[in-house]
Amino acid sequence: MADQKQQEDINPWGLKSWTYLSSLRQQSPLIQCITNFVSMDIMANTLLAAGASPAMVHSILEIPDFTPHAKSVLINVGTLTPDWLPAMKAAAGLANQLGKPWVLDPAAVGASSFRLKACLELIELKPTVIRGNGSEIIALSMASIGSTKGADSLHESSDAVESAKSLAKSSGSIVAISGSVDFVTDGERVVGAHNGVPMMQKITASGCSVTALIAAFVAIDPTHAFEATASAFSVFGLAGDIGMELAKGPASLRMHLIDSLHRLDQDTVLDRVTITNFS
Ligand SMILES: Nc1ncnc2c1ncn2[C@@H]1O[C@H](COP(=O)(O)OP(=O)(O)O)[C@@H](O)[C@H]1O
Ligand SMILES: Cc1ncsc1CCOP(=O)(O)O
Ligand SMILES: [Mg+2]
Repeated sequence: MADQKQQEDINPWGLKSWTYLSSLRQQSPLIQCITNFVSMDIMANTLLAAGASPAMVHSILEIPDFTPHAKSVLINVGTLTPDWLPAMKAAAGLANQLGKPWVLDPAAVGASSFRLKACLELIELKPTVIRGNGSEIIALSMASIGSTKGADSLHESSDAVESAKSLAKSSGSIVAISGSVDFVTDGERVVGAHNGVPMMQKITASGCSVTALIAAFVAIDPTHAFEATASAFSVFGLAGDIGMELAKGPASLRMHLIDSLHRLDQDTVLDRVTITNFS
């Protein structure tokens, strides 16, 4: 009877999130990151703290040798220039060909037609997951620029849920929106991950970093990208919740978030991960 009660009390998303995180620590998959200059340091440190093995390898000359060894690929257009785009397309195309998951972060996609066109072309290469803030997901879904401040969002994540569902349906990708609630959809199902603190917006490239963590979780189980994405959001948000208990501002939150990610244990994840259904 006590056992049955204990089983009923288990938080299923907490259990899933812990399974992904503990597998990540055991397997330490290689994650190839083609990302913006702002994010490289915090992204690599986030992946290491979570248990993955990051490599910022972006030359087109290295992709044929390197991408086959990666367990997943992360592509982020935050500081895109024309010379980087062919490497992004080559890595995404090769990942597809090899049946490996790849994840797109359309950072500041609404800032210019060059960036929007690049992201739409990358989406043709079938990302497993697309993760953006509310403004980025709305811009992508409408294929239009302008409604943006740059890398930061002008919208609440909840404003972008219908856009995300439509983008998921048209692209075949899982679509993930970060914000006060982090939403994940496959076009039909929608869940919201509630962990995280507002101060995380004041750490540059925190969004880029959670997208990289999604790439790492998806590498563990490419056939369940929806579950992996929601779990990655929760684990990153929970590290922010715990980090905030010690932080004095954005700089110390950055440090404590990474430390908390490294130290997260099973009881804390089972107890504090909060994901709810929205569909
Ligand atoms: N108001 C908020 N409350 C709690 N967590 C937030 C809030 N805004 C953003 N976050 C968290 O901060 C991280 C970065 O998200 P966001 O700022 O939306 O991305 P981006 O940096 O791409 O704009 C995510 O983990 C997200 O959950
Ligand atoms: C500030 C900035 N400018 C171009 S990319 C970048 C980093 C954006 O990172 P994030 O979207 O995770 O805040
Ligand atoms: Mg971003």
